[in-house]
Amino acid sequence: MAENQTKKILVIDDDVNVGNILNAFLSQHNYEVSVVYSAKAGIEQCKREQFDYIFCDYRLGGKSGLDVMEMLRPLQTASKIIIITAYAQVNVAVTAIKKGAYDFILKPFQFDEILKVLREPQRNAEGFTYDILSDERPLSTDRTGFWACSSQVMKDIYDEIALIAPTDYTVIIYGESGTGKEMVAREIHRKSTRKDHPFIPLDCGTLSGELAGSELFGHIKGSFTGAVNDKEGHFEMANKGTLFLDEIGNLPPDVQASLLRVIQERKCRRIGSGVQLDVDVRIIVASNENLQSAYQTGKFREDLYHRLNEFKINLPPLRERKEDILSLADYFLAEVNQELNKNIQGFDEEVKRIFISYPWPGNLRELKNVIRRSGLLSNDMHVHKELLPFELTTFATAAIAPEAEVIKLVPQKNAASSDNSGRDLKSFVAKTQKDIILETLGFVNYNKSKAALLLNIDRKTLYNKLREYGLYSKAKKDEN
Ligand SMILES: Nc1ncnc2c1ncn2[C@@H]1O[C@H](COP(=O)(O)OP(=O)(O)OP(=O)(O)O)[C@@H](O)[C@H]1O
Repeated sequence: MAENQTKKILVIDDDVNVGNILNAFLSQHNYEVSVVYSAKAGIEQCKREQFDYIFCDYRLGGKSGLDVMEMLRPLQTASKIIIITAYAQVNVAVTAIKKGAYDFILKPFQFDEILKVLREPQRNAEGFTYDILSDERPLSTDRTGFWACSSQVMKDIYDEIALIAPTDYTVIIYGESGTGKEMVAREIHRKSTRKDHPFIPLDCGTLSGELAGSELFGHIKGSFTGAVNDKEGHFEMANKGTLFLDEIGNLPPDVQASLLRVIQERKCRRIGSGVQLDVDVRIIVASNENLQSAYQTGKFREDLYHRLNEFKINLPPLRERKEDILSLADYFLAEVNQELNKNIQGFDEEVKRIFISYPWPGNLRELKNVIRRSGLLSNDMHVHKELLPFELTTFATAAIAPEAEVIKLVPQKNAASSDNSGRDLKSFVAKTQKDIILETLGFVNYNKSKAALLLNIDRKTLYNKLREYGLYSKAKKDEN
C-alpha cells in the first residue's frame, strides 16, 4: 500500500444511511470510497479490487463482520478491516480485534475517531505496517477484552506474551485460581504461528491416574476395564496446535514420566496400542503451586520440571493489582450489557469503593460472576450496592463500620496513637494499616491465618502489627 496514493476504502453495511454518511464523510477527506450492502457483494468487490481499508458492519443480515473476515482470508488481501458496531456490542468488537480486525468504530459515529483510526497505522519497530489478516499486529492494549487491564505488571506480562508467542517454547503459567491463566495460554496460542490449529485445554486437577493417561494419550478398545471404544488423546487432538495442561502438578508420577517421554520424542502411543504417532504440539502448563518446590519435595519430576520450564509467567492475584479492578469491571459490564441487551452505564461510587477494597479471593472469575449477577438483577442505569452478593456487602459493612464501634470490639492497650489527628505521613500510614487489618480481620471472622493470607503477610508479622496497634489482646482472646 503506497503511502502517498489516495487510499481506497470499501464500506460494507446493509444500512443505506450508514453507507451514505461514510461515503460522504470519507470522500470529503480524499478517500476513494465504494459502498456495498451485503457480505457477498463485499467479497465480490474485494476479488475485483484491492482496498486499503474495509469498513464492515458487524451485523449484516444473516452474516456477521467476523464471517466477512473469514471469507476474505482465502483472498489474502492486505486490507485492514474496521468493524462498525453499536456501543452495546462493544464486546463483539473486542472479539473481532482478537480475530484480526484492525480496529473498530462505534455507532453513533464520532468522525474524529474515524480519522484517527485511518491516520494511525500500526507499525512495527522497522516502521512497516502490519498485514491485518496475518494477525501479527500487537493487540491495542486498551481495547481488547483480554487486555482490559491497566496495571503495569499486566502490561509487562502482555509484552512477555508477545515475545514468547511466536516461539515454540514451553511456558509455565503460575497464578491463583481465576487469575486468567487459561486466558493467557489462549492468547499465546492466538498470537503464535499455530493459531489456525487447535488449542486444546485439559484440566489435570480432576483426573485420576488411569484417566489422566487415557485423556492425554488416548487408548484403544479393551486396553483397560471401561475402555469400551478407541479414544483419541488430547495430544493427538492438539496436533500442530497447542496443548494447555492446567494444574499439571496433580498428574500422577507414571503419567508425568510418559508425558516427558512424549515431549522429548514427539511421538505418542495410545494406551494399549503398539503404534507410534508423530505429534507436533506446543505445551503450555499452569499451576497454582510452585513446581520447583513440588519437585524439591518429590511431588513432581525434576526432569519434567526442567523440560517444561523454558519460560515462566506469574499472574498476580487481583488484590495485588487493584488498578485493574475497575477497568475489568467495566469490561465485564459491557459483556453483560451485550448479552442481556441492557444499557447499564456503570457502578455507584460506593460499589466502586467496595470493589477496590474487597480482596477477591476468586480473582477475575469472582469479579466477573459478581458483575454478571448484579447486571442481571439491575433495573437501573447504575449497579447499586444492594445488588452485590452477601460476601461483598458483609465486607463493606466491616470496612465502613465507624472506627469507634470496631475499636469497642477490640480493646486498646498500648495502642499506637491512632487518634492522632495530625497529617504526618507516619501516623497516616499507621492508621491506614490498622484500618485495613481490622477490615480484613472482620471479613474473615477474626481468623488470623486467613487474614494474614489476604493481607499477604505472614502470621508473625500480623501478630507484630496487632501488638503495635494495641489489638493484640483481641487476637490473643480469639486464639484461646
Ligand atoms: N485479561 C482478562 N480480561 C478479561 N477477562 C479475563 C481476563 N483474564 C481472565 N478473564 C476471565 O476470568 C475468568 C477466569 O479466567 P481463567 O479461566 O483464564 O483463569 P484460570 O487462572 O485459568 O482459572 P483456574 O485456575 O481456576 O482454571 C474467565 O471467565 C476469563 O474469561
